[in-house]
Amino acid sequence: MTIITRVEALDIRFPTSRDLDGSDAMNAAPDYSATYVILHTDQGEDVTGHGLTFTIGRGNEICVAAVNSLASRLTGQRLEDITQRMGEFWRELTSGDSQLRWLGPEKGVIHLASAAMINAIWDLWAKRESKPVWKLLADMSPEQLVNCLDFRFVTDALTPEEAISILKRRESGKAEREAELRKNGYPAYTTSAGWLGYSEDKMRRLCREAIDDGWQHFKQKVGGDIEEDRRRAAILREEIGEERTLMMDANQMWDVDESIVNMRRLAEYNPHWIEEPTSPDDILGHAEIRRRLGNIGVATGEHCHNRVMFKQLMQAEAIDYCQLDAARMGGLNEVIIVLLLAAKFDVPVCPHGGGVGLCEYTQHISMFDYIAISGSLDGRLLEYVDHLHDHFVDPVQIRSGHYLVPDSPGYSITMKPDSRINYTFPDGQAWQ
Ligand SMILES: C[C@H](O)[C@@H](O)[C@@H](O)[C@H](O)C(=O)O
Ligand SMILES: [Mg+2]
Repeated sequence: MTIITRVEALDIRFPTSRDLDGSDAMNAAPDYSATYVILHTDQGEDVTGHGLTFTIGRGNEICVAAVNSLASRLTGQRLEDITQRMGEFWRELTSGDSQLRWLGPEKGVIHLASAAMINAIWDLWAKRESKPVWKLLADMSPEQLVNCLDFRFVTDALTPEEAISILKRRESGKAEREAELRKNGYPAYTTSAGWLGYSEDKMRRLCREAIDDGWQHFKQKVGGDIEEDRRRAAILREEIGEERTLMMDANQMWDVDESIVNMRRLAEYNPHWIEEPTSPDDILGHAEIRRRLGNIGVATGEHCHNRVMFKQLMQAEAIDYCQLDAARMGGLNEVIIVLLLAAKFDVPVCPHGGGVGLCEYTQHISMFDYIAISGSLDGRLLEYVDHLHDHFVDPVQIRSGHYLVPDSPGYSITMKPDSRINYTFPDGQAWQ
């Protein structure tokens, strides 16, 4: 038995804006930050659950406050009571207090806060079972998994029964797929060379280093001045050649018509997809862009706030790639629903990585997806960004552009105690 005795929320920020790491056309100078949750238990400091949600600096304190407002819903609960009825628990945390739900519902700061807390529960559960999260999930029966999910608002597209049959379909071959991942890793792309604030020299150097390390797929930021976007695309193409993949990410800068005009001008650089061309809420706009762009893929999801939005994006045939975010959706439970929806609508999931700890999370999601849900690597690429991994106890391991299978128990999101102290805002050493 494990009782959650206290929910601690930390405001952790990294001054990434100093070097313009993570910069894009919408977010010129982000400070990668985490609202970091620790679930303390009656089993002492060796048994704690960790989770975080990602923000880009100012306002992280609002997310911390939201965690504190929700904390009483976890304090005093037995882990086993939660995990036995995980789907119901999820609904209670996200909707059980209607005064707090009013702040969303299931979106914005309150949902980000729920995500950090729910992911911390999964981390604690997996640690108690001595398994990495992907394995905890992959070992569950279809019925156990479906019991973890809340299908409210999606049953017109996916019922629990359908979810069970999707999972049953993949029961055979799980061990082979796990063995394959252990041998080859999970394929990935890198965003690290293409940040908007990087100079031409820095982009070229980072491309060359990445190619030496075996990377085949690269992402570029666009959405600034279109001539400048073209110039940078030409530089990247020159460095990576025609045979490697180039994705483009506009971070919501354009209107619908503008997206089409601009992408036609960038088409000569053969982009694999255009990510977040326009507002993340514009489902029909994405569908229109996709229809008119033809052979350039449309990707979105890092700002898609819940399963209902993804359901509609898929129903409207608005996206070619689903870029769900592990810390923006209401934690792993909601992520799994989206994986199932994506399997049903045959949309490859390429999760949003980077930030603080997002790569650590998403490796579990994509590996579980491959083993137990989609059974396919076609069109799937995990995002990789090479910042801040050294702050984690169990950081991602990359080999030749592939994620290696994580084996430590939990969700790989536990941050080193020194990092937590030094980067706490505003008192940590990093902020003095
Ligand atoms: C502000 C952030 O770095 C974003 O630019 C980043 O998440 C980006 O959209 C990505 O796809 O990695
Ligand atoms: Mg993006």
